[in-house]
Amino acid sequence: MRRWNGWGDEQIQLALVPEAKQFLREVLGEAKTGPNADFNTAVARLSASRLGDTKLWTTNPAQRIRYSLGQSLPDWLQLRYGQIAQTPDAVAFPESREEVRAVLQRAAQLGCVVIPYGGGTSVAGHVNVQASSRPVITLVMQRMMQLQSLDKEAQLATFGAGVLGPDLEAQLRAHGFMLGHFPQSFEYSSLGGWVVTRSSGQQSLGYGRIEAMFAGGHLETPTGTLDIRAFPASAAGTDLRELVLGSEGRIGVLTDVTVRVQRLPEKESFIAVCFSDWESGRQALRQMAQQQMPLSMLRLSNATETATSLKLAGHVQQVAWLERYLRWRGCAEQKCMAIIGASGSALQVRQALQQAKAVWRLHGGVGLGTLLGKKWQHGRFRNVYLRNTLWDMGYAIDTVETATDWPGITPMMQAVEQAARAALAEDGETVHTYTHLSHVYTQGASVYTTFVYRLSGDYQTDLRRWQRLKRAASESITAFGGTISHQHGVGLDHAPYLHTEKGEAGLDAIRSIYRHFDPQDMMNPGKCVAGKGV
Ligand SMILES: Cc1cc2nc3c(=O)[nH]c(=O)nc-3n(C[C@H](O)[C@H](O)[C@H](O)COP(=O)(O)OP(=O)(O)OC[C@H]3O[C@@H](n4cnc5c(N)ncnc54)[C@H](O)[C@@H]3O)c2cc1C
Repeated sequence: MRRWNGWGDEQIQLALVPEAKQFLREVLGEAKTGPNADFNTAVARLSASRLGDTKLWTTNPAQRIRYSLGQSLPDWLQLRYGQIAQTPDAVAFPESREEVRAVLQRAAQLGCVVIPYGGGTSVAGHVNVQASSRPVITLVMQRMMQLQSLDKEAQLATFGAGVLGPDLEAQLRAHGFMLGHFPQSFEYSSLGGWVVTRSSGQQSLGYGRIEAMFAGGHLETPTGTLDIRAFPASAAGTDLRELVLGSEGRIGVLTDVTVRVQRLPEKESFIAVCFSDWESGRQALRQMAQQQMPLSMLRLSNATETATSLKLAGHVQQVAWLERYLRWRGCAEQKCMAIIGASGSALQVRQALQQAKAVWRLHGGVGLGTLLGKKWQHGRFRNVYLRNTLWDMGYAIDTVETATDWPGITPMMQAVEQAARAALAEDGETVHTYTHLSHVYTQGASVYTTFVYRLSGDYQTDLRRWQRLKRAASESITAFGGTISHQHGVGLDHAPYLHTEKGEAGLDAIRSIYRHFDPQDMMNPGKCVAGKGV
């Protein structure tokens, strides 16, 4: 069963070894156990729905709570403190395009707001209900998850947009195919959610971002249906896929998605490489990206992230041995770990890794083989459960992410980390910050920074602290010329910063697209572009 106020399956617990707990205490100070509100109490406190039950939706209080929020830190604060500000009045679980259309039509007649909901893994407030005089219906896509067609020759697959990552890959694997989109939220995020938030998977270097995979689809909008046909390429005017990518539920409901799929690779390999410092690692990754090596992934942790990961990994003896070995090879306190992935035939993988090796050696990298790479692969979706473990220990964890050009990466990283630390300094609280590059391009890379800090035990204090920290980090991102989001999208939390990259004319153009499809401003209002579509 999915946990109602945290990450993932209730049965999965990620325990930390005593040495890891001690490390956190030393860095952040002793903390009190984080609050953990009771589900039944939250249900009992729920105010009455403004809608009645119909065959299109339910007003069941438990469902209204379960589908009220996403996974951002302020969402967690609401859920864990039991301070849920707003819930939908009703939740719909359509099973077909026709049912989606029926919900939209009835919602329009009743003057309701509709919030499409994929997997609810948004970390930017995309699915949150805002106070409104209009009743709110959350439309959950998870029953629309079938593989509808697979053209093996054209390598195109069409799915119900609500399919979640593991189910999507399992349905393709049964036919010898894969998509290759692996965001860290893979277990619970949906295909439709990936498309409309412009998501990026961990192996985007090899398989592409979701933009490259999204070939076409079917959208139900308040003003009618929009079918986007899949072509290998087209010069026929404006590409309608661009209206859907990043639309964040504002123009309608994506019901079916056609994606470009791949044959399952013969081999998939991940290896770890250690650099003596950040600059050597950054230059090596830049060179590999700019030489367009056939790799599936390049990821580089800074020195603090490397040290933190080794401390939290457990396996104290093996890590001590590894650190002695790395010190002997010239990688000491400032060492930075990279993970390099390659997929394809055994020959392609060998050749790609050989090309990468020539570059990492040039920058003094120490190859550590596949063992650590396999550990990373094994833990790539399980590490998210650390959020639950840290919360229980009394620590909050949050992230921001951006992308910028190669020369701007290091100043950006330093500015964001420094801004976050300074944001809570006035409260005398330490923010443990660390960063990695996870998606690399010819021009630049994504910069992904994590913050860990103590919870206060008081909802309002924690909310204010998060607001201060988020604002400081976001302002640093925009001041240093980064995009406000490389992969998490805009939602509510990033909307105030969007004008810095789109400009007023750009925002007006986006609003007019919303207005075209949604003249009553009923689709997820307030998200992505602040201000009314109408
Ligand atoms: C622990 C964690 C790790 C993450 N890692 C990554 C990562 O590696 N890469 C990455 O890109 N993101 C990541 N994310 C963010 C999140 O998973 C992505 O934004 C994801 O694409 C959201 O998909 P979802 O199905 O959960 O969408 P939801 O959260 O349900 O919705 C997001 C937005 O999409 C809209 N929407 C959803 N489905 C539809 C539909 N069918 N039609 C119209 N609108 C729809 C919603 O209205 C909302 O505006 C992570 C999140 C968490 C919590």
